[in-house]
Amino acid sequence: MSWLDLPSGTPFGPANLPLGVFSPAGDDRRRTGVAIGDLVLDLAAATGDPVHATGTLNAFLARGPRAWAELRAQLTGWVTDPAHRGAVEPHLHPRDGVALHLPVEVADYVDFYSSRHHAENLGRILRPGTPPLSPNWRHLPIGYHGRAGSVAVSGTAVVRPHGQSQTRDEPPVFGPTQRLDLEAEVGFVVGAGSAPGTPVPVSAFPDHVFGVCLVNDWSARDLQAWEYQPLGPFLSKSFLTSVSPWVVPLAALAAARVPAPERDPEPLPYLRDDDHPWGLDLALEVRVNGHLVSCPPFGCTYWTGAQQLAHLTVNGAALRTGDLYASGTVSGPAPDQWGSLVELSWGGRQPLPLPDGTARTFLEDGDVVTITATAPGTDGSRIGLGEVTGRVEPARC
Ligand SMILES: O=C(O)/C=C/C(=O)CC(=O)CC(=O)O
Ligand SMILES: [Ca+2]
Ligand SMILES: [Mg+2]
Repeated sequence: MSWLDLPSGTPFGPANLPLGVFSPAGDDRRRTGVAIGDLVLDLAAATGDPVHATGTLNAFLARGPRAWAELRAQLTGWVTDPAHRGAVEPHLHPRDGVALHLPVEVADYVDFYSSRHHAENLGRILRPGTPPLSPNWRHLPIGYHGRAGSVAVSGTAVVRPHGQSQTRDEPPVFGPTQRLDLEAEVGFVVGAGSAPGTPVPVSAFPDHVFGVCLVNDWSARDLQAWEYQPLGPFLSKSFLTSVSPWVVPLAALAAARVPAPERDPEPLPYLRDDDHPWGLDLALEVRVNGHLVSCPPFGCTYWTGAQQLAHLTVNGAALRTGDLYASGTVSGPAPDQWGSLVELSWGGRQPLPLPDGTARTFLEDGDVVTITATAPGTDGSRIGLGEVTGRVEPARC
């Protein structure tokens, strides 16, 4: 319950309280805000704490889990107890009037590959005649280090990238990608860093990860197919990675926790998570030009965010505030649960019909891709992760 006049069924009710960075209409100073209903509460003004006027969440997140919990308890009190109305109300802004910015200055960016259904689909599409999963897949969360500097906030234009591609033993050609794709993913935002040389165990996940966002890991499949062996994706994914502006705290997802699927074989000890199930029952939706094309269920992802973090640090690599790692494309078992067009069009061989009478293999200039997600909240409501959206613009140069 809240004294605020919240729209019924709002995904940003008092059980959510995601943090983001905004600037109010007519004022370009960035500050931390919390989304509540159709409003944003200015935390710099409401708390008087300069950490919320720094223009990114980093300095606040670096304070660690005790500070995160204290702020959350304070905010919960503010939005539920009418005694705080007079102090809080002057610092609320209509959400549709503010500009939303990249919430964190991204330190390092990692992309995992942890949906078994996605990995098997890609194996079948790209490597027919070989086993769909590589021999290491069920032993470790496969990933690669991506480009932190091209992570951008939702709404950033997706300029069709140029690059090399090659078909059927012909010499490679240079030009705009003909196979621009989306990848629906969940991102984990690291708040508290770790010491070099000290692996972070699965159990310490909530001590380091503040919360989650939505990620679209835009991918140029033709560039990728030519460049990816033997070192993995490079320019085919580094031109842009879009993230949603609101970071939903792990604390808001307590009711969404589910055990991950059965692992076979049992993982090595540092990846065991029996006592720390961090599967998350997030219901994703992917729209192209407003048409729902897929509903990927995050809960069936094979490796959890906690296992990904343990693997990412098991060699002693230190975490830094602002590190972002993405789950990998989220796909469920059914075709209407696949999180990329390369799957939905089965490698471009089966165009995906849209309700407007057109069909897609890959993205066309002008297409708008929007990924949203909801989850069960701790008060019985459904909470939202907001959206990550982007419009494809024609290639430049
Ligand atoms: O299997 C491949 O060759 C390629 C896989 C991907 O492109 C997926 C990727 O970026 C990781 C992921 O999002 O799951
Ligand atoms: Ca990806
Ligand atoms: Mg880097």
